[in-house]
Amino acid sequence: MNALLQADAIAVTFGGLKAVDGVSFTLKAGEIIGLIGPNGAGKTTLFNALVGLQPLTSGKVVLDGDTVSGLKPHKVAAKGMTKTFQNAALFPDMSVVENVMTAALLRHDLAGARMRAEQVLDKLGLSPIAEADVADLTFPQKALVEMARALATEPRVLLLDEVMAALTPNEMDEVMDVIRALKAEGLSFLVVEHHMRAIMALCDRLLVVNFGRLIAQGTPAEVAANPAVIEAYLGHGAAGKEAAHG
Ligand SMILES: Nc1ncnc2c1ncn2[C@@H]1O[C@H](COP(=O)(O)OP(=O)(O)OP(=O)(O)O)[C@@H](O)[C@H]1O
Repeated sequence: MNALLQADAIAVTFGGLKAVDGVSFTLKAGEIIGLIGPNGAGKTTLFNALVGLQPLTSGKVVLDGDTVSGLKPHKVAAKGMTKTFQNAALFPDMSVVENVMTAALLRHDLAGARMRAEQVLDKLGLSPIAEADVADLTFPQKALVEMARALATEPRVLLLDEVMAALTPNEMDEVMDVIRALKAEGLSFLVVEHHMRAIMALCDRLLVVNFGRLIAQGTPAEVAANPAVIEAYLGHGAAGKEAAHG
């Protein structure tokens, strides 16, 4: 199957620092790829580069045959790729449905955006809290509303940035079930997540970055057995970070 997303030698430098250093990979329709690596490895910068929040120093991003690198984030979203934001950066003074509507306005007028937002909330089981203030939500509800907001832009590729950060294991299982259901409908995901249990359970493939470079890729089992990964990542603080979040 052809790649839906192709990242071709992406580089982002900040002054002399190569935050992302020539990363290439492909993502197929219906695939979930996990992006892992130690703190400061370049995961957030790579995510931001893919969706147009961070200009590339060099390289190219191609989404379903169209070059999207160089486009503003809303143009990349209109082409079908967007990301969630860490810590569910929702608008605190708006209701759940209004938060989701802000994203649906990318493709719809106000009335259409409300319909789209209601559809997405229904799909994620959030209709009962559509009119709730976001300030009153639980952590898993916030995670799902953040996903709903991204889904309201009708992406084909969704980048999930630590959506499970504050969740208990049971809550993580609920969110993973939602992600799997969306995958079954053909949506593709790139996932940054510090919970290794979630990464291992959810992802078809993993990309491992360290110092901005792709140091390994493969199935979760292959990556977990890769000595370079164990040295770079699992050997240096991953267990501690997992415990700190879990
Ligand atoms: N705007 C910026 N200006 C300068 N340096 C930056 C900027 N953003 C990130 N960096 C640096 O780029 C490198 C990669 O950072 P990035 O946040 O992408 O890593 P990360 O893998 O997402 O880390 P974490 O797991 O801690 O979120 C780090 O050395 C960071 O300090």
